[in-house]
Amino acid sequence: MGIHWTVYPNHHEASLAVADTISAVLIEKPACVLGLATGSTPLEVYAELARRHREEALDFGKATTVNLDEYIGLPPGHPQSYVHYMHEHLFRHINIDRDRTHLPNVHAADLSESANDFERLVESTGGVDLQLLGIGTNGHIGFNEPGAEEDSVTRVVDLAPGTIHSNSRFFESESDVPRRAITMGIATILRARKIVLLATGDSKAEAVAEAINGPISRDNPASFLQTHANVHFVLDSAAAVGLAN
Ligand SMILES: O=P(O)(O)OC[C@H]1O[C@](O)(CO)[C@@H](O)[C@@H]1O
Repeated sequence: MGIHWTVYPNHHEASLAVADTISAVLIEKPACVLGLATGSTPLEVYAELARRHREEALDFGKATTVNLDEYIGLPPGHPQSYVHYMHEHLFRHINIDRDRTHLPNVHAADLSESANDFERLVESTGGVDLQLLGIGTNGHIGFNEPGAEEDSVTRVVDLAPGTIHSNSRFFESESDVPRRAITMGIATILRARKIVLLATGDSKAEAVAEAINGPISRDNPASFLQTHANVHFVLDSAAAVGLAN
């Protein structure tokens, strides 16, 4: 199997390539299920999808979305919550039915039960047609930090110290960054029919090279993607420096 990858000159070109892939799925299967990611990496992808909706009538009217993860502990409506992020950067700009946009519910009394519910919900959609991923500098996908098991499903997890530090750029101080999240598991992600991982910038180069060429290991959760038959890494030249030409 192995991971297929393409290098683009910069973040912009890489983002357009991912928007092309998502658009193609939507056009071929309007009632598709899209698995979505947050973080800084996909922002330009979402901006481009919004533009295509506005200017080229790209239609999300029958699509369903499921998101990878959500922080635990932020009050509802917090600007750094992923539900807010998705609304702000994508959903409010497109014609998606909000009842068909799903993120883990982190405000339930029983968070483990809520995680199980989300796993069942992802199943009940009929399966994710295209899962978009970013990657952490430690190889995390979703919030599956190093140590995550290949058969893990949606669950409550602790964030790695490095992730808390790296995501502190979105908060006033590091102490404001949530310590826990609900995330789809590795097995949940691997059930998607097709997976596209977007990684740009030199801070991702080591994690990308290990994910593609390293051993399949819990030390780099993205390396589990090597076991999937249809994975494409979309990279800029900085994120690809650790790969042989
Ligand atoms: O895109 P960033 O901000 O570098 O974050 C990397 C990854 O870490 C996360 O923030 C954690 O899930 C993802 O949303 C993202 O893909």
